[in-house]
Amino acid sequence: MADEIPDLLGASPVPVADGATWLPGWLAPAQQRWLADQFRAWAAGPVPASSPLIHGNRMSTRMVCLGWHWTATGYRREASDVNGQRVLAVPEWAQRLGRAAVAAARGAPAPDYQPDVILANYYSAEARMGMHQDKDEQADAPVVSLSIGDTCTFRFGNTRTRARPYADIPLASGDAFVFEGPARLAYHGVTRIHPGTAPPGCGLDSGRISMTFRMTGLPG
Ligand SMILES: O=C(O)CCC(=O)C(=O)O
Ligand SMILES: [Fe+2]
Repeated sequence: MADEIPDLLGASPVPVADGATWLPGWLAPAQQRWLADQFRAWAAGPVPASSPLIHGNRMSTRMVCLGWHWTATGYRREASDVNGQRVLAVPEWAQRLGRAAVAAARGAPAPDYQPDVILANYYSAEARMGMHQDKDEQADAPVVSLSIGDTCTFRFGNTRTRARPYADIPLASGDAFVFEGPARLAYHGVTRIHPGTAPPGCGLDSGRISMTFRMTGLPG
């Protein structure tokens, strides 16, 4: 009987490219609220959320990092560009959550996926993230992204250029997106936030939180 029970929580996985999978509605509202609360707790410190500098420009999101602190010049344990404090560890529940997202995308367990960094970003209505590759990691393990709050337009492209071909995906509160393998180094970005689209009860009244889980491949 068990295999006849429909998945009431989310729609089916949507393949976006070879190695890239969109999981609409993967997180239940209570999970979204809880994650939004976690984000607020992380953003309070020891390293507060801040807007990193890239090539002299401030990013428009506010970022908080767990496990390793990301800067445009690499990962480090201490947030030397913020207050010099060591970042929080990636909690065990978050590792399990990341693993569950990879398993859902693959339709198979992912026991080897042990994310050691989470980059969480808050986007106000005006915030964006330009097209980029996630290439500061030395492991080719999947990237998992979770969305809470307002829907965004997430542009997921190809591995060669920032330009077309790309797909514009409306990532909504509760969606997960996993990219790995041939899609791991695809250019991607957030072209806009859609104000007023956060569903009631998601834990965020306005703006968008994304959490990306990764394996850095860095020692210890
Ligand atoms: O906000 C998102 O969904 C994407 C974030 C992202 O690309 C990143 O943190 O590298
Ligand atoms: Fe990224």
